[in-house]
Amino acid sequence: MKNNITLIGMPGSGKSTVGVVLAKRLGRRFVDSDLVIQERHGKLLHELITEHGVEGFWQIESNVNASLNLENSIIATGGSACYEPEGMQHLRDISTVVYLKLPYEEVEQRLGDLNARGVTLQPGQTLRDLYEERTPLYEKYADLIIDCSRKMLRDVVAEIAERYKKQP
Ligand SMILES: Nc1ncnc2c1ncn2[C@@H]1O[C@H](COP(=O)(O)OP(=O)(O)OP(=O)(O)O)[C@@H](O)[C@H]1O
Ligand SMILES: O=C(O)C1=C[C@@H](O)[C@@H](O)[C@H](O)C1
Ligand SMILES: [Mg+2]
Repeated sequence: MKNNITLIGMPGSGKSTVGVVLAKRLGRRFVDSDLVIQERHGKLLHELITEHGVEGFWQIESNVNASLNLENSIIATGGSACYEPEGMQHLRDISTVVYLKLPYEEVEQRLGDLNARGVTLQPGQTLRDLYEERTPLYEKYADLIIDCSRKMLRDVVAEIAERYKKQP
């Protein structure tokens, strides 16, 4: 079994919130690739998106994900990681990839201002469009899919830990 776990899913699905609690529970290190991007570039995510554009940001994100050299870690990715095959392939090589699946209505409820949050929307694209575009990508890359709908944080963490251990 690979000794890292990578969390993927929509913004607001809980990758960062769940990831840190999961890391504590399993005695692992917690790494948030959004924070690694910010540290490496010395800028905030929304500044990088403004400066490089949406696709330029995805490339930056891919480079960071492809460079992660980790053991015994829980990795929370950014919501747009699914667009970058190179970064995703590396994450699949080094970790079990877990998709935190949440219905559209719950994603919408959890997110506030999309621009302030730095969601990489293309011009004219709605959150619903984004959800529909990304869902098949998250499913394609996932080793495990966790239905997070209406579940408490601790129940999501427990389910990931249990299903991770049961893998062949
Ligand atoms: N059951 C739950 N599990 C996880 N998060 C929850 C839950 N209920 C509400 N939340 C809230 O949903 C939000 C999840 O945000 P979080 O930043 O963890 O998402 P993310 O997947 O890391 O997003 P991003 O892709 O933008 O980094 C938080 O505000 C958290 O408090
Ligand atoms: O869903 C997205 O498009 C993003 C989510 C964040 O985690 C960041 O990775 C970035 O702001 C883009
Ligand atoms: Mg996050």
